[in-house]
Amino acid sequence: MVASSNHNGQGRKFSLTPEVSQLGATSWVPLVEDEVTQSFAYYYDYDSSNDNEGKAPAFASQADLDRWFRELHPFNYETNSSDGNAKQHEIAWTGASYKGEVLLRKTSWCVFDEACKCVYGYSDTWQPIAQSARMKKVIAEITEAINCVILGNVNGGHTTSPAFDCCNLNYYPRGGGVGFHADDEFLFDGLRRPVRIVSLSLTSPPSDKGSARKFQVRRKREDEDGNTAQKKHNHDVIEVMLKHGDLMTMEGYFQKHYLHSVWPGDSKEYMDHPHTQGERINLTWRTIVQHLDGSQECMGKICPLAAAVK
Ligand SMILES: O=C(O)CCC(=O)C(=O)O
Ligand SMILES: [Fe+2]
Repeated sequence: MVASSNHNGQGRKFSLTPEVSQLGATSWVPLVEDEVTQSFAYYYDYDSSNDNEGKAPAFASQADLDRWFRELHPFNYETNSSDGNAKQHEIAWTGASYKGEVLLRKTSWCVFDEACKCVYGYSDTWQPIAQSARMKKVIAEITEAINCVILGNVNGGHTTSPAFDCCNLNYYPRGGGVGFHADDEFLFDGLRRPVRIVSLSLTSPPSDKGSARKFQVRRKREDEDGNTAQKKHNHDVIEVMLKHGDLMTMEGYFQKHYLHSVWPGDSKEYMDHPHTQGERINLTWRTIVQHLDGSQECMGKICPLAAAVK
């Protein structure tokens, strides 16, 4: 089921859409527009945005997308820090685990401020900061393209939202997904303030041969929501296929009230399913609003920028 509203989004408090409207009037599709909880998610279909003549070109050419996928692919970065032997300056992709079990997907965590030493921790994974100069160069190029469309107008326009200063990457091999979760970690403070997260999907060609992945969202249940959710609310899963070049946003209090996943989650049982045959790389840009401060919540980890609260 795809839930959307006819509401055109004007006047929403937390939204990228008006700011990127030069991408094409029909480009951003609402996935969640929940005014009650101020939770929003939008989807940008690269193919349909690119097809229409007369529209401004998308943020990247097909050739750029293909090259980014190739250049970010873990195949190029033999060293994996999860083996314990990675040289510090080579850290690129790292293994991810949940409850002690190694998952199919790999992750990479990139911060844009050299002075920031925040590692990214969730479930039982603490991701080190990517150090590979080659990888950081590709991410910087993609970030610039994204910033141009997302934040480019902002600086010349009205929005005072802080720029993205970090990027989390996931590599999904055949069979891989990520289970339902919220990006509600300390760094982003999304349980207490509005957060804006933007993601880009890159897939192995061709997109229709199982490399596109089904992105799913649903309301948190009462017990997952710190008791703020209504007793009777919709637990239906809302989903969209994310293909090569597609963008997603999660905005406002989305991380407080909703969960998201990439099917088939953390299960390893769908290796042969037609929807998981290809590979996908996803980049999500975020803003660190509080750096690791040595507290218990941060497992004692501390970043020199901890005092600099945005
Ligand atoms: O791969 C995706 O689309 C989602 C990734 C994600 O949820 C995350 O990086 O936290
Ligand atoms: Fe996430």
